[in-house]
Amino acid sequence: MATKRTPLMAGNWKMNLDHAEAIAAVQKLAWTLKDAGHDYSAVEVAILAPFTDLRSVQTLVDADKLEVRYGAQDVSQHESGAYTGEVSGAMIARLGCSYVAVGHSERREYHAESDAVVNAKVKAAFSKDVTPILCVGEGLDVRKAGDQVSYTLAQLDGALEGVPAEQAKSIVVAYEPVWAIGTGEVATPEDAQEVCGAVRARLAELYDAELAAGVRVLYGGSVKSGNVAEIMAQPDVDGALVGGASLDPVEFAKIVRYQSHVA
Ligand SMILES: O=C[C@H](O)COP(=O)(O)O
Repeated sequence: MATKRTPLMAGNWKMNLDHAEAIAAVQKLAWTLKDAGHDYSAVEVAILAPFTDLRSVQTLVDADKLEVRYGAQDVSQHESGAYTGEVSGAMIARLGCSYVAVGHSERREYHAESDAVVNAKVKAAFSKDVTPILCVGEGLDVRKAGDQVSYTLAQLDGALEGVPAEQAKSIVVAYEPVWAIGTGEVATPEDAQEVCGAVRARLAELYDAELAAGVRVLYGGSVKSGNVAEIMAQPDVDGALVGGASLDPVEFAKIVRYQSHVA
């Protein structure tokens, strides 16, 4: 199906860069991309920053009319109330967040987030018109057993339970094999394609082929400027969720500019 999907390069800063460092990093990223003549309509750019950075990033992006988008790394499944330490969908929407990562493997592992919690967070984001970047992917044991597709699709099914097509059509799915995150162990382009293609096929089963053809499926796990182009050459990979390499704005700009390698 000839649906055009605009690639998305999203930098997940994780627990790095305070609000002052965030301002410098976003400025440097925007200037580097401007100098390279980057066309944001050809490749969309977003950063996912710590909660404490978001107001500063919003102010900068608004004041300088930057085309860089931004988002949060997590959202509460609850609307509001007595949930100490949580941040609601309404709060991040008010800060102009376009995106929020949901179900990142580090949240699933260190905060015991189940598929049911991830599902509630997907719904919480959509209810405030913030686009979830739904993270799925298998650990090393599952990969060694050859069960990566069924494992990842079960996470996808759980996350989308009860999510209507009019919302699901704008979700972003990030396939991140846990064994490739922060390890330097990048999946081969064929590994990425196998699961990203299976994710799209499942979306067609859960909804329909047109919806599946329009959803962006990203790959994440040790993406760098030196390996991004071959991953992006895969038919079902529509971008990358970049961790460590997104902390360096010049390197991240090179990843964004994977088609030219001139950043
Ligand atoms: O969200 C990003 C992923 O966890 C990838 O992180 P990484 O690029 O440092 O391997």
